[in-house]
Order: sequence, then C-alpha cells, then structure tokens
Amino acid sequence: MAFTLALPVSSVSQYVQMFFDRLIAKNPGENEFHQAVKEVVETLVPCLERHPEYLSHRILERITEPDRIIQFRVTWQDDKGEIHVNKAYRVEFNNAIGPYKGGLRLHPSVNLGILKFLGFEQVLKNSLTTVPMGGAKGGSDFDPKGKSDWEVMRFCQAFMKELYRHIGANIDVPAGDIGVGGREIGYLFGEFKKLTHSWEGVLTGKGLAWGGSLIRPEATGYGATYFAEEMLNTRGDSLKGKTCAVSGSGNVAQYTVQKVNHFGGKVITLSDSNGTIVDKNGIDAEKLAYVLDLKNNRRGRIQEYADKFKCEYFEGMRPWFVKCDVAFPSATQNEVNKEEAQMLVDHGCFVVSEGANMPSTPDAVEVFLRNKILYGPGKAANAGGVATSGLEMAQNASFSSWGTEEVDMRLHTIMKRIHKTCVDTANEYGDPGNYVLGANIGGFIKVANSMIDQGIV
Ligand SMILES: NC(=O)C1=CN([C@@H]2O[C@H](COP(=O)(O)OP(=O)(O)OC[C@H]3O[C@@H](n4cnc5c(N)ncnc54)[C@H](O)[C@@H]3O)[C@@H](O)[C@H]2O)C=CC1
Ligand SMILES: O=C(O)CCC(=O)C(=O)O
Repeated sequence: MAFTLALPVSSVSQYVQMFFDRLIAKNPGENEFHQAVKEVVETLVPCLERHPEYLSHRILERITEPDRIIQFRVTWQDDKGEIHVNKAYRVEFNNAIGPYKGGLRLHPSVNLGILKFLGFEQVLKNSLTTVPMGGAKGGSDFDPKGKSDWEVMRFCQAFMKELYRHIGANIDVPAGDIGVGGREIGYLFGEFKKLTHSWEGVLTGKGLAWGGSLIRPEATGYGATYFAEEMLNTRGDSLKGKTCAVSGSGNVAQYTVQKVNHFGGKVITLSDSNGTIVDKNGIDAEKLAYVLDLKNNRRGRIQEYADKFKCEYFEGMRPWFVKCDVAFPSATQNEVNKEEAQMLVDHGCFVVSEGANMPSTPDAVEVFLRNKILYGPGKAANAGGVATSGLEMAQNASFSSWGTEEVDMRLHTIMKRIHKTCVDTANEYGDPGNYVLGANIGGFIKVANSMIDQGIV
C-alpha cells in the first residue's frame, strides 16, 4: 500500500511528534501512559523511516488505543460488615498475536493511566517472548495492606463477579502483579469456576496442584537475572562476585536474590514502600527464607529484617545510594530518578536489569544510555514472568505438566532469545548496545506486521 499521509509532514520525526501531541490531547492526565508511549515512539523513528507502511496503516494510532477498556465497580464487605466500593478495570490492549495476557494489580495508586501504560508495555513485551500472547492489564485501587485473608477473599470474589464475563483461556488470561500473588489467584480462580461451571486455564500463577506451572513464581526474578548475565557475557563478564542492589521485597525481588546467589553474586539491599535494608554481608539462602516468610505469610515490613539480622535500615529511602556493580529495580514504576541513576553510575554500577515495569524515569534512562552502561529495560528484562505464564497456558491446553528443569530450561532459552533480539535489532538499526531501541523495535515489528496482515480492524 502506498505511503499516503493525510498530514503535511516532511519527516517521520515530525509525524511522530504530531502523533504524540494528539495522544496527549486525547488522553489527558494519563502521565505514565504518555511516558511509556513517548519512550517507544521516539525509538521507533528509524524503523518507521524504513517501513512507511506502518504509518500509512496508522499502526501508531491503532497500537496505542486499547481494543477495549472494561471499567467496573467492586462492592465488598469487611470483617465488621462495613461496605466498601472500589474502582476496577481490565484494559484489553491488543490481541493481534494471541489472547490478551497480563497481570492484575491491587494497589491504592491504580488508575486508568497506570493500567494503560502497563497494558501498552505488555503488548511489546509479550511479542518479545516469542510466545503467542497479546497484551492486557487490569486491577483495582483496593489496598490489600492490613486486610485479613477473609477480606481479600471477599474482594477477589466480588472482582471476579464482573470480570468473568470478559475473560477465557483463549480470550484474555490475567495473572498476578503488585498485590496479587498465589493467594489472590486462588480466590479469583475459585470464583471463576463457580460462576462459569468450567475448569479452564483462565488465570496463570495458579497453585501447582490445580494447574499452575513449576517456576512461574520464580520466573520474573530468574528471568531478570538471566538477562543481566547475558548482558554481562557480551563484555566477557558474569554475575560471579558482583555486588547487587535489589529494590522491593515482593515476588520479583525475592527470586532475583535467589538467582543472583545461584550465579555467585551478592545482594546487599531490599526495600519496601517504607524504607531500605542494607546488609553488607549479603542476603544468603537462610535470610531469603526469612524474607519469604515475612512478606508472603506474615505480611510484615522489611524493617523487621534489619532488627533480626542486625543490619542497617534507612527509613523512607530507596536503595540507589549504595555502591554496587549491578542494580535490579524490582518494586514499581519511576522508582529510579535522574539523581539516583547518576549516583548509581558514579558509584560504579555498570549493569541495570529492570525487574519492575518502567522503574526508571526518562531522564534516568538517559543517564544510563549516555554512560553506555548495560541497561536492560523492563519490557525485555522482566519478560520471563509472562513468558512462563505462556508456558503455563501451553501445559493447561495440552493437559500436561512439565518438570522444573524443563520449564527453567525453556525460560532460560527464551531470555537468551529476547536478549539476542535486542542486540541484533540495535545493531541492525545502527545503535549497538542500545537495548531500549532493540526491545522497542524488536517487539513492535511483529505486532505491526500482524495487524497489517489482519486488515483494518
Ligand atoms: N509478578 C510478576 O510476574 C511481574 C511483575 N512485574 C513488575 O515487577 C514489579 C514488582 O511486582 P511484584 O514483585 O510482582 O509485586 P509484589 O506485590 O510481590 O511486590 C511489590 C514490591 O514493591 C514494593 N512497592 C510497591 N509499591 C511501592 C512504592 N510505591 N514504593 C516503594 N516500593 C513499592 C512493595 O513493598 C513490594 O516489596 C512491578 O513493577 C510489576 O509490575 C513485571 C513482570 C512480571
Ligand atoms: O504473567 C502474566 O501474565 C503477567 C505478567 C505481568 O503482569 C507483567 O509482565 O508485567
């Protein structure tokens, strides 16, 4: 099809700028969504210059507008019988290459702009995995902190009472994200079965006894660590003997620590929304077991680690002031700002592998790129979680379950493949070592081509 642009523009860069201005005007106030789209479209310019058909097919406009957004009310009762109302969403972003797939977040900060940024990132991330999955994200402003198991169960059941109509094993397959782990997936799955009178792989991150996959809980942290190791290998180096800073202390952080230890590195930090612990001796297997119990069962604060193991605790601080070789931001979006990025680099950090989604602000990313450190953006580095969800879907669809070694081997292979895609794409577009460009173009092309193949829908 001919390159027929309706707008009078002389260059692709100018087109992209006009596109972005319109996106902001059409989606006011959705700051995280603007940020995620801006980063992607800016790096797409050389690809769009080479492929004008993406512009004439209006792929930018279509890929940034969710297929549909479901917004609903969740009404539930606390243990005292008091009634609460939360806002909830499922953003079904794009299913060009497979069923909608992506996590559910339960956190008071959840709003549409955050879920749209996460859904948009998920489209490109899932494409990078090579597993056929579209992108989606959902969640609610419900705060699980301080709630009893019964309250969490009642919330999850009320949430699923609406969501069940919109999802299915071949339609849309949610999973965990911040505030949603094995406990919540269990309550959601139980309610889905009850409402639909069917057993299907409609959620991933399920318990092992009822359709879950080995290694899914570990997969995001393991994957981010495999990605860091791959990046280091390009410089003839490895994680062995490296000092690492990890933020967060939830699912992704926990299994990052485990895998870094496995590779012979030493993790010296963990954090939560209250503060950071710094344990210069390293968080070994025994201390990690304590963290898992603290965070997954007792649901306590990370400060208790410092009390127990007599290390330093920094109230209200993030970990990025420490001296380290490798950083794994694994808590939440925009948790590394420009000053913190500069501090990391100044203190000798030369690898950043993002376990969280968009944890670095745009000017922090600029610091990493300018200093030519090994910087693995979230949509590549943390793709192991959703990739292993894809493996869980494959096992469910074939009524089979694979062993630990098989799933881990597949995860490792997928992470190596994603790394190679980033490296090869960055080389092809003349910017070697730029994993941001490599991941964005690498993920985009497959979705864009699929959308063109499938016509104007
Ligand atoms: N669970 C998964 O499979 C995947 C998760 N991610 C991303 O990884 C990040 C962490 O997710 P999970 O470990 O699953 O969640 P989680 O709920 O298990 O843990 C989240 C951690 O981040 C901390 N945190 C949350 N909000 C914070 C804030 N505003 N300031 C400081 N700390 C904060 C919490 O205290 C907790 O330690 C998120 O960005 C998520 O989107 C990305 C890919 C897959
Ligand atoms: O496993 C999934 O489907 C969700 C993973 C996820 O939410 C993410 O990659 O950010």
